[in-house]
Amino acid sequence: MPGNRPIVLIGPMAVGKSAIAHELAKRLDVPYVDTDGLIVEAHGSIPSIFAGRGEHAFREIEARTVAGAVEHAEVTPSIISLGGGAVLDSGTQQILSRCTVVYLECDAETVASRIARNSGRPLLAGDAMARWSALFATRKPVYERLADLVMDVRHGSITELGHRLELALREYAAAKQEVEN
Ligand SMILES: Nc1ncnc2c1ncn2[C@@H]1O[C@H](COP(=O)(O)OP(=O)(O)O)[C@@H](O)[C@H]1O
Ligand SMILES: O=C(O)C1=C[C@@H](OP(=O)(O)O)[C@@H](O)[C@H](O)C1
Ligand SMILES: [Mg+2]
Repeated sequence: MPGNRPIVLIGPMAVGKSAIAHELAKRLDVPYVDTDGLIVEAHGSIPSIFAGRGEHAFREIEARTVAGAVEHAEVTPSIISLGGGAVLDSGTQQILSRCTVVYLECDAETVASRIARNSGRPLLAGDAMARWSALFATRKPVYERLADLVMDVRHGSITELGHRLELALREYAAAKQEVEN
């Protein structure tokens, strides 16, 4: 693992957090943890949680799940991908200060085809592109504030981006180590 902190990927919906985290974990041969995946395992599908219990209940479950995943990753180094809105919780923001946080930077054009065939993301119901852009506008400053590293994911395959992220994390960890010595 580059560095000694859990590595957490953040960013808006459909930028590739889950896919790139999975690819990076394979490359580093460490466990991959997707907090949405944990939520679905324990509570059922995300649309069913939103429909049955509401977004507020989802956010509470999400905050607890992220806290558990980070605590686990502090013992067993892992790569964690969050859902796009997880960073809005203030407790989660505090927990992320113990992690190496990577913000995957993207634009509406790149995610357009991915969200056009959207299913499973309740917050994109209706005009998915307009919803995505509105959420991104309000969340962008939070992503930027929490990020230790920013990676542009507008170009490249998931494999290429996993490789690029590994190199960026190694460089970041080496620079940090130098400052600490
Ligand atoms: N760089 C990429 N190139 C091609 N497809 C991608 C890329 N990044 C993500 N995808 C695809 O876009 C969809 C959304 O990716 P996902 O990892 O679920 O995003 P997120 O977790 O950020 O919402 C998936 O089908 C994924 O395979
Ligand atoms: O941005 C959001 O508020 C959400 C993002 C989704 O995860 P992805 O970012 O992995 O799509 C999922 O957690 C849920 O639908 C809510
Ligand atoms: Mg995801």
